[in-house]
Amino acid sequence: MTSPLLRLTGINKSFGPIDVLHDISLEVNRGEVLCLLGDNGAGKSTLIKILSGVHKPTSGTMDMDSKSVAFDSPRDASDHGIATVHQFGGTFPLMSIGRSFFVGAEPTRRWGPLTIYDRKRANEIAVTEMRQLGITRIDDGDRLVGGLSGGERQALAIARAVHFGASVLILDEPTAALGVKEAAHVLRIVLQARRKGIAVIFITHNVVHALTVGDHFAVLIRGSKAADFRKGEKSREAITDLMAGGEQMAELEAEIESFSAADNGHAPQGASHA
Ligand SMILES: Nc1ncnc2c1ncn2[C@@H]1O[C@H](COP(=O)(O)OP(=O)(O)OP(=O)(O)O)[C@@H](O)[C@H]1O
Repeated sequence: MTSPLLRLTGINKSFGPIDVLHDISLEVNRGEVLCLLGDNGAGKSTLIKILSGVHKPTSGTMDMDSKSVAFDSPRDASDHGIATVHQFGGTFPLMSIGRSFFVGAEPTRRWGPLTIYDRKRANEIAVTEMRQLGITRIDDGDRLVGGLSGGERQALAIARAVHFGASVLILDEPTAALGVKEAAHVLRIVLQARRKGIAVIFITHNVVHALTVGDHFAVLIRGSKAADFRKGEKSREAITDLMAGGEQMAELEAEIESFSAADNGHAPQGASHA
């Protein structure tokens, strides 16, 4: 059995007196999607900030390919092949697709004595990489990122990470702001990244989206890992309950129903529903 690409062991994180993460151990494998689930405030963002070099853990270790790593900065994590894509793609609305794809690493060409940005090449590569992820509607790399749909922006950011050789792709709520069709498209792109052998860490509140693409699931509750299981080992209902912090969804639903019933009982007499 091959060793995991990324392994976290006993990660703790405190901000001054506030303990946010407690003893988190996780393994992330190549060509797999690990879904990181948890309610608001569970510690998901803190954990991905540790993985992406924004925060240092207070204690615990990380290794990649069985070699110990410690990231001093996001740049350092990125140099180790860890790419993070945020909810809105993290791209620049007023930049062209080609520019945004290469920002900081633009291809150049000679023009007389000068070295200038090679716009044509940047556009071609960006459009081709997006096409490889199934975005076929975009054929003009000069288009502004601001004119792309939410799903297309995610695709652009993921295509960029793939192009620059990410081995771990962290997607922070990539489908949260999208409609059903666009979310489906982004989920397909996640599966394509997985097929390329990339280890994907998919952060979401949406159990259906997680179950659609996940191979492996970890649930955080109040900073601790409450569950760690593989596809098929738990039902959707059990996962939803876990994500609600262990509270039974049925209990919550019953509470909401009785609240609505009480509310209806107070509806004004003779109110018309025409
Ligand atoms: N810099 C910080 N200083 C103090 N507390 C922090 C800091 N960053 C996060 N926290 C606390 O850590 C806890 C976990 O926050 P985090 O943002 O990681 O949760 P999350 O699971 O990503 O939530 P959400 O889904 O709402 O984004 C919260 O109680 C938050 O207030």
